Amino acid sequence: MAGRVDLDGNPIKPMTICMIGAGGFIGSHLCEKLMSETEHKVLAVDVYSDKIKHLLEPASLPWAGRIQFHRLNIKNDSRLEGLIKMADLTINLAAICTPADYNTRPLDTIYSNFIDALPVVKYCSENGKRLIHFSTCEVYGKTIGSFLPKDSQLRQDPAYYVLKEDTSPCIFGSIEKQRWSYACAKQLIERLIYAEGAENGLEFTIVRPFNWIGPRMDFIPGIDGPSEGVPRVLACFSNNLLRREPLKLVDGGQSQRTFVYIKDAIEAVHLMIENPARANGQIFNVGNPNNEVTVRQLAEMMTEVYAKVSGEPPLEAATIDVSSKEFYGEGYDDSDKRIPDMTIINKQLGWNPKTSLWDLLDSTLTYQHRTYAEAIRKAISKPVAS
Ligand SMILES: NC(=O)c1ccc[n+]([C@@H]2O[C@H](COP(=O)([O-])OP(=O)(O)OC[C@H]3O[C@@H](n4cnc5c(N)ncnc54)[C@H](O)[C@@H]3O)[C@@H](O)[C@H]2O)c1
Ligand SMILES: O=c1ccn([C@@H]2O[C@H](COP(=O)(O)OP(=O)(O)O[C@H]3OC[C@@H](O)[C@H](O)[C@H]3O)[C@@H](O)[C@H]2O)c(=O)[nH]1
Repeated sequence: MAGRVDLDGNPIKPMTICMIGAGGFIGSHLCEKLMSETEHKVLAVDVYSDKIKHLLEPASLPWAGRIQFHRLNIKNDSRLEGLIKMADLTINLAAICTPADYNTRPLDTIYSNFIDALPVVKYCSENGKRLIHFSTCEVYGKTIGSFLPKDSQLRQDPAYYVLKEDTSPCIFGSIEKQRWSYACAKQLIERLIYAEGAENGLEFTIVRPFNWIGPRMDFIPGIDGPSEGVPRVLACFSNNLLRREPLKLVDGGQSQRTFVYIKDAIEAVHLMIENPARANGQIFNVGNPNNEVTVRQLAEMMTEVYAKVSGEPPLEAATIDVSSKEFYGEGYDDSDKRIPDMTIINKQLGWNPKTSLWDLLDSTLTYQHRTYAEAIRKAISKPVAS
């Protein structure tokens, strides 16, 4: 660990990082990385700590004293400014970020992704602190190509679908399609941060994650989250596989996504943290353009991988079609295709993702099976109260 240097050969000095949303999926992996591979200190802020409990206890852990948990809700806690002032860098991950909430809880979604992030930006700007803010690939919305006729040859041209930080437009649906409440709130906070940089000299980096997936993502309904809850697709499909139910394909599963392994993506964030001269003032796509599938193909691959890791044969009818209205309710809409352009992150940080979709599903579903199969078996065999 000692003697580590940045990409320009300068020694890396230990810093204090205020990480808001540290108890979530990305935060837990980032804390793990910072504890095991660096000497930085983390002030971990969240309302939950379950996903980082293994890093906080016992006191004999090699990094004890370098990570401190602060249970607070950033909506209404005056301790936030003090924590930002104590740190050299703030990383803001806190957000409502599950699509099932965007159209059913649009107010909470907008407040969480815009209003609640405002004081974080303000305190960083006023106190001259660096900020790494987590936005989303959803700010791109739909591709230009999706508006072309279905049989247009131009749909094959990357100019009509590859998403570039500095040139692609942000294309959302109408206001009644409340799905876009999240993307729109994220876009506005990006613009505010950018403006704080331009007008007040805020040192910022904006991250646009493209479907990062891996262990500890979201929850399994009825086991470590609400029975009626709808997590993101990895956890939805994992839940179906664990319960031996068909995987639900929303509107035929035709939408396309690129998935990146959380551990690859965390490497990119690590580079941003330790190379401020290269990361400040930048907006970075972080994804894996080589791992593109339709949601249907994802379901098929997950079914195959899960059969391998669990030793259980797949169901004969492994998938079932559902309408988006039935699954998500009124006001849902979808991004058609998400391929990140990698030019900027390549040039600034030399980062490239490594893990194939098959390999990342293999390790993730091995984790899901090991963590949840027994709990699901018990939950299913419990007699129903009469
Ligand atoms: N995982 C992805 O692929 C992905 C994709 C695009 C964008 N993002 C963005 O990355 C960030 C982190 O995502 P994640 O996947 O880790 O989500 P997550 O839901 O697992 O983590 C978010 C964490 O923030 C905490 N939080 C929310 N509101 C809070 C508040 N008011 N006070 C204190 N803590 C609060 C939650 O308790 C949770 O632990 C989010 O901003 C999300 O929009 C993630
Ligand atoms: O059971 C399911 C769940 C989801 N899906 C579909 O799978 C696709 C991916 O769904 P996800 O739940 O992962 O969410 P999305 O990729 O649409 O958005 C996510 O991407 C970027 C982040 O900002 C957020 O974490 C989230 O908005 C969507 O087309 C969705 O309709 C299913 O077909 N079946």
